[in-house]
Amino acid sequence: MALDQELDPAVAPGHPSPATTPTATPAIHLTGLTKSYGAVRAVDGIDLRIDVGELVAVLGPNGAGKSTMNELITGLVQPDSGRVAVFGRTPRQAVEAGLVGAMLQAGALLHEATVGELLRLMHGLHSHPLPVGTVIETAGLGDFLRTRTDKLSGGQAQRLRFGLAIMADPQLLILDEPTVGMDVEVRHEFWNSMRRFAEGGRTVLFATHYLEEADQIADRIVVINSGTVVADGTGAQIKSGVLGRTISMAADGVDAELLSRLPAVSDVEQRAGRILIRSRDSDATLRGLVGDFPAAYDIEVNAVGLEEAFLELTTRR
Ligand SMILES: Nc1ncnc2c1ncn2[C@@H]1O[C@H](COP(=O)(O)OP(=O)(O)OP(=O)(O)O)[C@@H](O)[C@H]1O
Repeated sequence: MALDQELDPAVAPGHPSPATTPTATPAIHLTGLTKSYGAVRAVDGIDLRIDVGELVAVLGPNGAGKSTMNELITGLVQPDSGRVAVFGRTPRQAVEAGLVGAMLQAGALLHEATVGELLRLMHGLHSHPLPVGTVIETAGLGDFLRTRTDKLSGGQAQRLRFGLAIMADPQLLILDEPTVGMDVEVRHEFWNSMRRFAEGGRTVLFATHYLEEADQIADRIVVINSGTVVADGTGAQIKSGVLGRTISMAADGVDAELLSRLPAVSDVEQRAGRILIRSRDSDATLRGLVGDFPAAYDIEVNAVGLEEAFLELTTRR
């Protein structure tokens, strides 16, 4: 790892507020990043730039390299090659400046302490922490402050980890599968809390297996497979970029065989009285369809589901 990385001169030392953080310096900048464990290339050449204020989901199957990438960004693991810059600094500098809060997988919680005691203890360790009351309110910890940390449910423990991650009032929040163990309602509350915290220009990067969650919460989705970025864009861009769109119409009145000759068509299928055309460019296909097949009727254009797009992306290699 480039521990000799230069401090970006645009970033003043200390703890910049969202308003003063220079937007020209990305929150996270990964260049040619690699990390292997024996023969396993956990991170295999990642280039990624995340700007200040972005809310980004990292999506990928088990073993894709999400956690390793998070550990590289937080400086817990050193890369074999490549560079990590966090607000223009090394991960260690950024963490020491209180710019980074992380909620990593199964982070240990001090046993024998209650939630309230642990919060007060951690509060004392930071130089510019949020008030404990704000952390309790933001993370929704008020109902179990007197509970010992080893007696918490999975979802409660995750909320406590979230509270501890925001305690230092970080500008960048890294969340590794934060909603594991939460039921639907708690998950919903969690994302609302996270959104409130992210307001005002903070940057959030979260890893998840939940496609719907990535699509609903994030502005941008980065799909990782076998240690590399295989797609990067909004949910809609990823869906249309992978499989295009589906155009369907009533099956009578058109010759399905001829439809495959239309521009950008990748597949034609007949199902339940309708013809389905899979297209890489639905506008081009639609123009050809309307021009060459005036008898076509009841035409619908649909985007593919994120699930389908994700499977296509992560089973290619
Ligand atoms: N400390 C380690 N020692 C050995 N191998 C590791 C270590 N950490 C990760 N790996 C391996 O690196 C690869 C990527 O793992 P990583 O945990 O980063 O993936 P992930 O996308 O976070 O997976 P999951 O969704 O299951 O948490 C896997 O093959 C994993 O077994």
